[in-house]
Formats: sequence, structure tokens, C-alpha cells
Amino acid sequence: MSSGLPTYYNADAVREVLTWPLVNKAVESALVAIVKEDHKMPSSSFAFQPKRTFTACGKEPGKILLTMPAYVGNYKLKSPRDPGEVEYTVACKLVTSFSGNPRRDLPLPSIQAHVLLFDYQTGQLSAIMEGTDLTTWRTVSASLVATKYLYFRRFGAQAEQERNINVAIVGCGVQGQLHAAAFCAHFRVRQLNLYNRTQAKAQDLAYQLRQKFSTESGTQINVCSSPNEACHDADIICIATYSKEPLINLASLKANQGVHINAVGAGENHFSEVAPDIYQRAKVYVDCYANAEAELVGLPAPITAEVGEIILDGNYPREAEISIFQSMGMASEDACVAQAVRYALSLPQRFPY
Ligand SMILES: NC(=O)C1=CN([C@@H]2O[C@H](COP(=O)(O)OP(=O)(O)OC[C@H]3O[C@@H](n4cnc5c(N)ncnc54)[C@H](O)[C@@H]3O)[C@@H](O)[C@H]2O)C=CC1
Ligand SMILES: O=C([O-])C1=[NH+]CCC1
Repeated sequence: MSSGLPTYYNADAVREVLTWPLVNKAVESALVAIVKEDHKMPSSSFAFQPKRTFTACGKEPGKILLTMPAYVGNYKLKSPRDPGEVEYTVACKLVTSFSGNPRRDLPLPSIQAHVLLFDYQTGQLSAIMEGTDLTTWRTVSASLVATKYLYFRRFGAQAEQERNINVAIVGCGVQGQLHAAAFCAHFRVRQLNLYNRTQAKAQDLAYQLRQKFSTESGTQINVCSSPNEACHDADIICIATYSKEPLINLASLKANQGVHINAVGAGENHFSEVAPDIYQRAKVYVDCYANAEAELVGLPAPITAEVGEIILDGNYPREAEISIFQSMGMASEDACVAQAVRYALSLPQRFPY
């Protein structure tokens, strides 16, 4: 930052280096860093992450601005070829959620973000990074990491490579689309069921995914006319809508078998998409307690643990349990991913991971 001005990383630059190994490593680091010190070694990574703020943008609902600050210290993000160094990151994401944006004459994403990065020694603003794709990728990555530890690991250490699964996607917006592609890319998906309120969107997604995954891995991709139809045979459910009413209930799920739900959406109203009878039967995990205390007031079940605690202590759910990852999104994920993106962009050769 020789000029004293922060470097600007636009959306194209960020997209150039967003890869799953990079994002998954950063997100897993963040999920572990926020866990309380007494669960960790003294030399472990750590994060200070106060609860985020919500500003209503006007009197009508559906328009909010979130500020998401974090400090993450003593963590490794670099490529395996550069293993020695640790990172310290001071960052703040500013993100808006304007749920009507896709319906504008010129449609825009519902979620739009920028991440500010500061020099950890001087506090100077060193970079501003477009954070819209970063937000989508890190949110999907949090679901992937949660699914690995909360679902697959209950069946053994190799299960994520070996086990065939059925996946249901409820809501095929920006989040649902990337969840669908990423789950097919990471796991052995036998059947992928897609549901969206406007069915044409699910059909478009099915068409695109079939080009890639039906022939490559034999995944059967179906468009469903209800959330129940999508979920009745699913091992993994990813739900990411703005619905204030439950879209799935206990009767929508496979009976007496292990099911994992990534509950991603519903805006400020995080847990409205999934009916209370599921919560009452499930073990509920969150990304961080700090946000949960403020944002999950009235959650119809106790919180079992943070995902990072399960990564550290291996206390996985039992095989036939229903687990819910109540994903809110957290600033340290954005901080770690933004740091990794900046590092990847600084290398003379791209794609080091
Ligand atoms: N947990 C996290 O870290 C994050 C969560 N989110 C949340 O994920 C959700 C989806 O975000 P995007 O995919 O970016 O939005 P989007 O606007 O691209 O997609 C939303 C989808 O939900 C569907 N939908 C909306 N209202 C519905 C209703 N009442 N009933 C049924 N379907 C409905 C729409 O058809 C659309 O396909 C939002 O609630 C958003 O706040 C977004 C980013 C991060
Ligand atoms: O963590 C995040 O960026 C968001 N969570 C809900 C809306 C945006």
C-alpha cells in the first residue's frame, strides 16, 4: 500500500481465485478460531468477533444493512507449498440484504457485500474487496464443512468419500444454485432434488447441472413440485429462502434415519423455514454463539454446540439423528476468506491450492 490508498479488488479479481480448497480451508479455520479458548491448545488460532449489527433500511421490511467486524489471529491459510507463516486479519464486512432485488426491472442479487481489510499492525485500511461472490462461496463452504462433520463423520472417517447420498435443495436462488453444484462436486450424490417457488428457476438449474454432473457422476437430477417431494428421501437438505413460514416439517423427512439440514436462509428470521417439530427432534449446531444469542431468540430447541467444537472434539451426532446446522454467517469466515483471496492474488502464479 505504497500510495496510502487501499487496494481495490473487484468482483472479477476475486472470482479468479475463488476455489473450493481455498475457501473450505479458510472457513474451517474460522469455525475453529471462534471456539472458546478452553477447547483449544494455547497456540491455536483465535478470533474476536462481536455480534454483528443490523440496520433497517427504511420502514418496509426486507431491506437491511449488516456490519460484520472480526479479528482473527494466529492461523495458517497459505498453500501447502508455503506452510510456515501465520496470518493476522482485521476485517469488517458490510453486506446488504434487499430481498426484492431479483424482481427489479434490472435484477440485482439480494445479497451484496464488500469486505474492508486493515493492516493488523497499524490499523490502516489496506484493501477493499468486492464480497458478493465471496459471501456466497463462504456460506456454501460452511454448509459443506458442517455436512462433513455433522453428517458424514457419524458414519466413519472415510464416509464423505464413500457414502452415496440423496440431496434436496429448497430454494434455487443464488445460495441454492451454488449449494447444488458444490454438493455434487464434493460428495457422491446419487439423487439431487430441486425445489423452487417459481419452478422455472429449478428447471433452469437442473438443465445446467445435468450438463455437468449427470454424465460425469451419474447423479439423477429432479425438479420437484413441493418441498415435501424434494425432501422425503433426502439424507442432506439445504434450505435457503426468505420464507417466514415453515417449508418443511417432520413429516417431510425420512423417518428414523439420519438426516442433516443446512438451514441457511430466511434473512433476519433465521429459523422460520424449518418447522418447530423438526427442531424439537433435532440436534442443533450453530456457526457461533455470539450471533446466536442475538439472532436466534425463540429458537424452538437448545443449541448443542458450535460446529468448530465438533471439529475439535469429534463428538459427532449418532447415525440415526437429525442434525441442523443453523447457519447465520459470521465475520471471521469473511475475514479468513478475504485474506486467502488477497494472498492468492498476490502470487506470481495463480491457483496455488
Ligand atoms: N447463512 C448465511 O451465511 C447466509 C444466508 N443467506 C440467506 O440465504 C437466503 C437466500 O439468499 P439468496 O440465495 O442470496 O437469495 P435469492 O433471492 O437469490 O434466492 C432466494 C430464493 O428463495 C425463494 N423464496 C423467497 N421467498 C420465498 C418464500 N416465501 N417461499 C418459498 N421460497 C421463497 C425465491 O424463489 C428464491 O429462489 C436468504 O434468506 C439470505 O438472507 C445469504 C447469505 C449468507
Ligand atoms: O453472513 C452474511 O453475510 C449474511 N447472513 C444473512 C444475510 C447475509
